[in-house]
Amino acid sequence: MPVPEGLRGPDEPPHPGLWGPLRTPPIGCGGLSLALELPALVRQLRAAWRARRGGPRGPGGSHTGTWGESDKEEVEEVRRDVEDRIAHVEAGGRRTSGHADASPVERRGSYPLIDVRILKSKTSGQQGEVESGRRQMRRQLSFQRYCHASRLLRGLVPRAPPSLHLLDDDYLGQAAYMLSKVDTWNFDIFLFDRLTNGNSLVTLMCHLFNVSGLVHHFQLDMVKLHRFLGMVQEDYHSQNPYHNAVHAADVTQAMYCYLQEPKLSEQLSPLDVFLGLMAAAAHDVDHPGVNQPFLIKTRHHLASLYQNTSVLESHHWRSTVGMLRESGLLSHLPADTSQNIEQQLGSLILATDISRQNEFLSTFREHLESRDLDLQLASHRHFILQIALKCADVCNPCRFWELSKQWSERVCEEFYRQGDLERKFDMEISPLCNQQADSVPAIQIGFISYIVAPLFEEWHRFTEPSPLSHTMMGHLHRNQARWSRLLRADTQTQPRATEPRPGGEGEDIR
Ligand SMILES: Nc1ncnc2c1ncn2[C@@H]1O[C@@H]2COP(=O)(O)O[C@H]2[C@H]1O
Ligand SMILES: [Zn+2]
Repeated sequence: MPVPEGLRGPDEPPHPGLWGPLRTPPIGCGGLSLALELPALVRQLRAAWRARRGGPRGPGGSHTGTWGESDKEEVEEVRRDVEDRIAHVEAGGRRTSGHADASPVERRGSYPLIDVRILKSKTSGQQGEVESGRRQMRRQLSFQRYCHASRLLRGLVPRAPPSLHLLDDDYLGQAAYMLSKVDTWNFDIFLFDRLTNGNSLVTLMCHLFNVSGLVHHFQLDMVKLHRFLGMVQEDYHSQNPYHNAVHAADVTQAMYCYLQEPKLSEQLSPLDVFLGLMAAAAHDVDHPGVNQPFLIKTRHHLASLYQNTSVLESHHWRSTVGMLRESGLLSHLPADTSQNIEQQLGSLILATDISRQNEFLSTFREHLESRDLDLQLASHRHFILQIALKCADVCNPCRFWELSKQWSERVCEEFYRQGDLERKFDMEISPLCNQQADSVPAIQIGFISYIVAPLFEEWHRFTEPSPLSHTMMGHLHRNQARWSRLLRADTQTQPRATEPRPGGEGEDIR
């Protein structure tokens, strides 16, 4: 394969070749009907896996479902790997990355679960963290899971339960149909997640990487890509009501829509598309379901690791880098190229820190007012990717009411859970986290007015004339009006803790 010479300087225009315009995807996704495309993807994964193992095994290349010598060897290999990883965690160390940069490369799923036993006992500190890390590592890298993953990729899917398939056959057609409309704004990610048996992020990303020609363009190994995406998806916490893999898939789908904006799509290089989708998919990975102030006040070690600044975003980024290196997805690229990709991913993910909203918004406004954005410049395209990712991250109030309302309820539920934890441990309850004082409609109106509307007004100005932006602004205003009506109804019928209530002060109204 052609080896890239490294990334262009920030201001060089895109040129053909590895970083040049996208070429037609090799497996002909565009030509195949989408109903055929997903099975093709699975076949592609299996073929890639077999090729790596030296061609098909068994008579006629078909798998018999029984375990041969090479299966045993592989299991032994996996067992050694798992033992090695557990021993490493038990030694309290981290794997050396082999890379020269000084930033920490975080192990997967190693820290952020908030272990209430650590909060309870001030003395348990270090030991508690090592214990919790060890437990999680055992869970995440369990022998069984690795065996299953490797069998699944080779097509040796256990007979029962059949639902372990990446895509259950019954739902394949419906999921494929949905993917044929992946660039439309009314894409229902909750439905897609159900149809894909909880694999929305992996399925969506594999599809987008194929249809965007990225697999071909960057000569990506499908097995490694699938392994990387599987790690990312799994490291989102499914128990979080909001910050889970479905939110990541939702942001990725929105990002894909923004990358299709006529103003952008013709200017973007394959690398831009790669970075935009990757950053969207991984931007909240391993989110603990509590915010940065909570991590700081509970003296979580991530807060000290990142010096109380963009703590979560830094963790999402460094975890992503860890998974990229562990999967070897970019290992065929020259070191300076993969390092550049890692850095750019960092710059995109760190831009999602909501406390930096005004900084980005005023720069965006200045550019729009002086009309000096030149998308031939890589640095300007990067800035627009940052803005697009920020928009995708907070776009839920711009979705149809039925989808938008679900996100609103989920994010508030996550806030309230943090508030409950704070109340339980006699900490001050964080803003927006007190279910007794902060209603869902009130939180939504504040969020829309101060964060979402100002950002999307500028995005609308930038993308104009854009039917998508027009649609999004319509939903945003209608949803805002609907929350206002609900707030009025709410305050008339349900007095909250901040208001004097009949029956005395400080009463729990839940
Ligand atoms: N509908 C919403 N209501 C209130 N806050 C939100 C909503 N959607 C997103 N957010 C917040 O905006 C933040 C954007 O970055 P995160 O996804 O890390 O976390 C998100 C939430 O804290
Ligand atoms: Zn997010």
